[in-house]
Amino acid sequence: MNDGLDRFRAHLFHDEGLGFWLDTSRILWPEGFLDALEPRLQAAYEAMAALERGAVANADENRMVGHYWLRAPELAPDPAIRDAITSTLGRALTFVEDVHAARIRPERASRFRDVLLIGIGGSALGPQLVSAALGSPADRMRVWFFDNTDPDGFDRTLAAIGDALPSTLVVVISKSGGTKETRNGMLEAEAAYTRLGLDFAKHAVVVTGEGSALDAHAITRGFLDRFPMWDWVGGRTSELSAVGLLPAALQGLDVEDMLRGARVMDEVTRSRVTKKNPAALLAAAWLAATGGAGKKDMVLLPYKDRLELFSRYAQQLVMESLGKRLDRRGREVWQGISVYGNKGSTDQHAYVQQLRDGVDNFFVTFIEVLLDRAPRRGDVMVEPDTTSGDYLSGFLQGTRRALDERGRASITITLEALDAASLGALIALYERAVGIYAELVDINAYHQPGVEAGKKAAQAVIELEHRVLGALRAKAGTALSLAEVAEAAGNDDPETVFWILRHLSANPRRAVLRVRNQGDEAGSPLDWTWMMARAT
Ligand SMILES: O=P(O)(O)OC[C@H]1O[C@H](O)[C@H](O)[C@@H](O)[C@@H]1O
Repeated sequence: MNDGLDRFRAHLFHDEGLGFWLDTSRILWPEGFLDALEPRLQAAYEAMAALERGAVANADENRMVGHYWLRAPELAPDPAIRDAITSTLGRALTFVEDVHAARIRPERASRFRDVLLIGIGGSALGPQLVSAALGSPADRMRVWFFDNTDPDGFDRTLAAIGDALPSTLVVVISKSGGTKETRNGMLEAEAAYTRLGLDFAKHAVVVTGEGSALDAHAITRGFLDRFPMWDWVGGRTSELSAVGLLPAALQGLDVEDMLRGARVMDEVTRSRVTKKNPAALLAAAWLAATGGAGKKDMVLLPYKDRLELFSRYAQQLVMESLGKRLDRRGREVWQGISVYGNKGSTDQHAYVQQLRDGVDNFFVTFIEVLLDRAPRRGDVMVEPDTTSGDYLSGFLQGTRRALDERGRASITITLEALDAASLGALIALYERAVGIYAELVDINAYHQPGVEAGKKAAQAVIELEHRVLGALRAKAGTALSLAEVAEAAGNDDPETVFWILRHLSANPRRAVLRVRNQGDEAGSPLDWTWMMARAT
């Protein structure tokens, strides 16, 4: 008898068709945990089935949750939705064929060769993951991203695109069509085309909610095309809608295979037999590891460079879905699981020291890909009979063992190979695991009420900045104290006025100067005076 092997056997899930393995043997399952959880899991399966039948699973926003229909349109509850899914996919693929065949062409170049995707959050993270995970130098098009409102970031990406801008197709993605970072990215991109004397609209398409501000803009300006986002697909689960499929297909990736992989994973994870359902096993493992109350962080460690962005992708999926103040009964629960990680073995040389020796506030998810590299002639031997891939696998196993010796929990996901289908399956697995976990802890995984506060406060800062600029302009050439600026701006929040002035004065364009009075060196920056040198 080998206890370790029995434990491994008992907790090893394998699906031949998917080329997928899940090992939860290194979760420290409390005695009888899964049996005790079974009734709650059965309730979760029923809730997931109801959600897939079209129940309003996102009650706060009165919305259905339909990302599973994207890869199985026949399951959608009404024919209009079914048609919307299939016709949008068909239209997107035809658009891509036309771009690749240069039937849709830029204004001045012979064909589109590059793609600039502008989006943020769920409108960028999935496309970024897929692009990095599946891309190669042989791709049909190169893909670039604007995923922020950082001016230097815009400049850096535009500089990298360089002379290729006239042959670059811009894909602006925003479900709401009102996200400022994305709007700013679009306007910055437009300015770059205008500087070259090009008509931006002839180089741009949008993926957005029908009737959104972005949609209206695309219509008025005559963009090349528009693809819809629907209110029943959440941003963080939109990778298999036009949001992810359009850029992936433009890049030349096999989107049909990605959909197929997700579809098969969905079929497997619909099982109501817990030990045959890897999404349920994953959710249950998270529950056992975190106490169902976010007590431990999820450290994602794919031993594969191509999956380096998986942790960023899963970070939004898990934390925006599970990080909730209230449960569905309105009780204050402060739920969530923190997610971080990059890739192994790289991270072994960064923070694994703490994972083994330091504070025990995490569980690791190793992600392994069995096929080391695309088959090629001859493999480099780094030592007799040893490849780099043997080392990568050895390091994963070594770290898993070293953590286990210290009683530190881990899960291991193993993919036979990394390709469009297995990536689609991995995305589908995490989508459903998050859904099941949310059922187990009774929260709404599909809204994000917490992100609004920061956006509103930011808007208030921009409005105050306009008043600050007005006050400085009215007294151009005169040095004003912080209190004087704040008063003239009609604001009783001098701290925010200080932040605004400090930022304005660091950027020469508005000619706002910091004036340090003589003898002030030792004083506080809050005693500086401020002046607009000339009215700008
Ligand atoms: O696609 P968009 O509407 O532009 O939204 C982009 C992102 O912004 C928001 O802040 C949400 O919290 C995310 O869930 C969303 O993915």
